[in-house]
Amino acid sequence: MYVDNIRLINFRNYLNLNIELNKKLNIFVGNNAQGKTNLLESIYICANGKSYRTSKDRELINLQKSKGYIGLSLAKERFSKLIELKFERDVKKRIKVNKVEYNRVSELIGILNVVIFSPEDLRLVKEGPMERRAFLDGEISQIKPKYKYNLARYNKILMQRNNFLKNRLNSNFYNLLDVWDTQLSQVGSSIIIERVNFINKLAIISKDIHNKLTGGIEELDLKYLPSFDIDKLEIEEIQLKLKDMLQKNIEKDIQKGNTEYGPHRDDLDILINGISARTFGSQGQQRTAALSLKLAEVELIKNEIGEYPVLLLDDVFSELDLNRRKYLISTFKDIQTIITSTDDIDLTELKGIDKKVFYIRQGEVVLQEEG
Ligand SMILES: Nc1ncnc2c1ncn2[C@@H]1O[C@H](COP(=O)(O)OP(=O)(O)OP(=O)(O)O)[C@@H](O)[C@H]1O
Repeated sequence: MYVDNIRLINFRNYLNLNIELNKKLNIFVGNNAQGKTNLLESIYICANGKSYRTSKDRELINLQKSKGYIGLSLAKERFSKLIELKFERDVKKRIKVNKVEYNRVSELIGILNVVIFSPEDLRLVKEGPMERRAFLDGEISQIKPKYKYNLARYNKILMQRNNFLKNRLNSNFYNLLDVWDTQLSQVGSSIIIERVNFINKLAIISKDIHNKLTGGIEELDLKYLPSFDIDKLEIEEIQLKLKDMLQKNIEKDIQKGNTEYGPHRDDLDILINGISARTFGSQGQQRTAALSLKLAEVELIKNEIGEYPVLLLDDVFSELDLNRRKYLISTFKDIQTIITSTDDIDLTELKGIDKKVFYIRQGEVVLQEEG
């Protein structure tokens, strides 16, 4: 799939933009604060219905205006789609696909697939488990919309259980808690299974990519770290075990007013040559590991849906050494890639690659080079 055209009206610092993208490589060069990330953000929003930078839609509307618009035409193997989002201050955003109104954001998921890699993705390796759970949840949801639904259900049940633990007002307390525990373990086990399957597939692909990115010097391994030991990978077994763990820990959970076991406490161990990248990895190693995971995600989406997603690289190209850049460049011939950079990228490295180079200045975009 590839993004054919983007139209932005009063979106962030773009008052009126209409650009045709190249099917393969697109490079946006500009100084700081000119609108490079805003442009990638608009594409991300068309894929996910919301931004990764803010949860407040009103921030997306140009500060001087009351309404904003994103229109993106997408070409897929068998059809094309026009995705449109309209934002208005204090009004729920409107989403249309091929002029048909969608009432829920979830209906949009899966039409346009994107993988974004930005300097903040270092956090995926560097920070705590929450970042990695967010990565797993975001990526699995793109491939399996049912997962997103289950996750929302799980979080709701978890919140209700925790409130129930804190209040303890009911005389039928333990019986009612048992109902929450049954529901939590049912939905929780399906989340665990999906995560295990996803990590297993991701581990194989990312190991291969990381090996190539580092010229065979580093070996990347991923290990799923659930909040309790899983012996068998049968959903029924996991469900029983989770319920058992919840019940064994009940007094502690009551004391703390929260739930100790379940997929909300999972983590993913990222190992380089057998040791934790989070604790021992250099900044460059952590960045490369995060990039390997993201590129593996690109392959995984291709395997699952049969088409490559669009790859968005925000200000990371110039941070990579020549070897890593060379590998990345080799992927551009198959995947539509949109790169932003503050420096002019050495175009001799990109010789023979179908591309467009644009310059951005204060929300104005000028095509500089094509071919
Ligand atoms: N709602 C908005 N209305 C108007 N301008 C906005 C809005 N939101 C952000 N901006 C402006 O957009 C600019 C930032 O754009 P963006 O984040 O895309 O920068 P960038 O080109 O990626 O820069 P850098 O290289 O520093 O990351 C800032 O000048 C900011 O004030």
